[in-house]
Amino acid sequence: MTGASEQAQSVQTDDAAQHTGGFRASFDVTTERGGQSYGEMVEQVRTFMDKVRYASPTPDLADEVIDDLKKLNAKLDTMLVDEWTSPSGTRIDLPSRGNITLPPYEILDGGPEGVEATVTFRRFHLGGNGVAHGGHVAIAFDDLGGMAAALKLGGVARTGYLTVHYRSLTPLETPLAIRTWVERFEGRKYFVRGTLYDGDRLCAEMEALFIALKPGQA
Ligand SMILES: CCCCC/C=C\C/C=C\C/C=C\C/C=C\CCCC(=O)SCCNC(=O)CCNC(=O)[C@H](O)C(C)(C)COP(=O)(O)OP(=O)(O)OC[C@H]1O[C@@H](n2cnc3c(N)ncnc32)[C@H](O)[C@@H]1OP(=O)(O)O
Repeated sequence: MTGASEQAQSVQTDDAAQHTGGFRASFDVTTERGGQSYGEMVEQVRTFMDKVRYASPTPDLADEVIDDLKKLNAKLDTMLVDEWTSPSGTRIDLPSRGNITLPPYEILDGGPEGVEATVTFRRFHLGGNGVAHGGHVAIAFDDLGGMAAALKLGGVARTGYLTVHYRSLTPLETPLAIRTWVERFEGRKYFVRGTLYDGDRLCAEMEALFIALKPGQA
């Protein structure tokens, strides 16, 4: 494992281009950043969050966990890099490109015709009564809808609006089929649709507007 400064140096960046055109002027795809254990580190944190969601610790155990977490936070404090050079969101070899804030999905196919993926909502994505929180469903649609728009336009887009129609309950810990595609576009406006299925059962549908950013636009 290399230190933060070595890692930052190993990533090719262009300061002039980095901050033009929204999230990133050119979307970085990497498989190296953060090293070979980065995905497993993220997965362990997800597992921890699953357990936190359902744990009812004694005060003593909570204090013990707090101490352990403080140590872990201090470790990561020695390795912080900026948004543009962190592995999160760029690691195309990992679920959700290594972005821990997203429900973990795996891309099966992606291109101008759309994106097909498998998403698995975790125990910590619980809304109530054992099924997923609707907001987490919307996050999955937002990211994969944004990806469909990006792959169609060959650039970066921001969400103008996003509507989710919740058709039936969305289970946790079950690989679900999620699909997003650009239905039509008018100038910078990309109208994106999406579906989420548990087997043959439709859980949710999405309709969204993604707006292509102009050069230099944040
Ligand atoms: C297969 C392996 C693939 C590997 C990976 C490879 C590539 C991946 C590439 C990409 C990355 C992947 C995933 C994507 C990641 C993330 C997606 C999430 C995106 C977000 O989560 S992003 C956060 C939420 N988002 C905002 O934070 C937006 C706040 N907002 C603004 O920043 C401005 O609002 C802006 C810039 C959007 C527009 O501003 P502006 O000034 O440039 O343009 P303007 O206002 O003129 O709008 C132009 C035309 O859109 C119409 N319009 C605008 N808004 C509308 C609305 N709400 N409803 C209906 N129409 C609307 C106007 O009416 C006009 O229409 P017309 O031209 O017809 O008059």
